Amino acid sequence: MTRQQLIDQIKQKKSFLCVGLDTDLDKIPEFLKQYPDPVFEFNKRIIDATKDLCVAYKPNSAFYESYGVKGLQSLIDTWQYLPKETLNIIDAKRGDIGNTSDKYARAFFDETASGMSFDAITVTPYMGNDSVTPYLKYEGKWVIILALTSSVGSKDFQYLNTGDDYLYEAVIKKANTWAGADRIMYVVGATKSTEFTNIRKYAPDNFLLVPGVGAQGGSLEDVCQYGITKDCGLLVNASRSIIYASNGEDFADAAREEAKSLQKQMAVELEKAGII
Ligand SMILES: O=c1ccn([C@@H]2O[C@H](COP(=O)(O)O)[C@@H](O)[C@H]2O)c(=O)[nH]1
Repeated sequence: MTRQQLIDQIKQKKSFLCVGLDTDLDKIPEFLKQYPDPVFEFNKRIIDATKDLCVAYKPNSAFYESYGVKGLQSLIDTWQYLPKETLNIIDAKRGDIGNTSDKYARAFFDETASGMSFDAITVTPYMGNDSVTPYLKYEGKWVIILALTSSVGSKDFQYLNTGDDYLYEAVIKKANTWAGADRIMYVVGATKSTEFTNIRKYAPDNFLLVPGVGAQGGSLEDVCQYGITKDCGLLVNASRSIIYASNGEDFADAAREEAKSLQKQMAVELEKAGII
């Protein structure tokens, strides 16, 4: 998906919501367990209930890998079911030497090899250039680099002073030399909303994938106040607060309500910024 297609979709849906598919067998409604693949059945119903309200989906690979072969099949089936118009992100947070990254890129981007071809992948920048650039060889695919995460532990390394910059600032500056804002996004946690002004100094045009609203307590309003750009430039993710809004038979309707409420707030923010 191109940057322009993403922007057009945001304007059309009046939304920059990313629905996180962190599907946990221990948390899904009991009645789904009668289906051959309860995880896929759950995802299917969540996707059907939310696809007109969001512009992206983000399965977190840990939730699938933790079920072995069966989990991988659920992930492949989920990818096949995802709408073609949404930006489909695999939250895998990979990072390794070049030839290994080649294999990760093949696993998540090459449908003929693995059965999956996500539009974007999250990667960790710690190992530098050769760990990230293999993903960029796949034309039209996005790399989403962890910059300033929503986690409490973000302070352990990301705020280390490298001389002129915090480490997270140095990461953004360096990664900007690998590709432009049409191929690279950054992860910035909603729990770090006051840092968005600073981040926009280094990444004025890049889309930011923003996890941390909902279950982690980040504020959508604050993220927009400091982070929105003329093209929106934000994909705000919510996982648990949407997909586990209810664990009864009404779970998909409850997920829709939760997604609708976020989408409505997003429409207000897009109007405030003059984007729609
Ligand atoms: O800094 C980060 C990077 C990634 N995540 C991931 O996003 C979702 C958040 O889920 P919620 O249930 O909405 O809290 C999850 O997949 C995390 O692994 C993050 O939270 N923070």
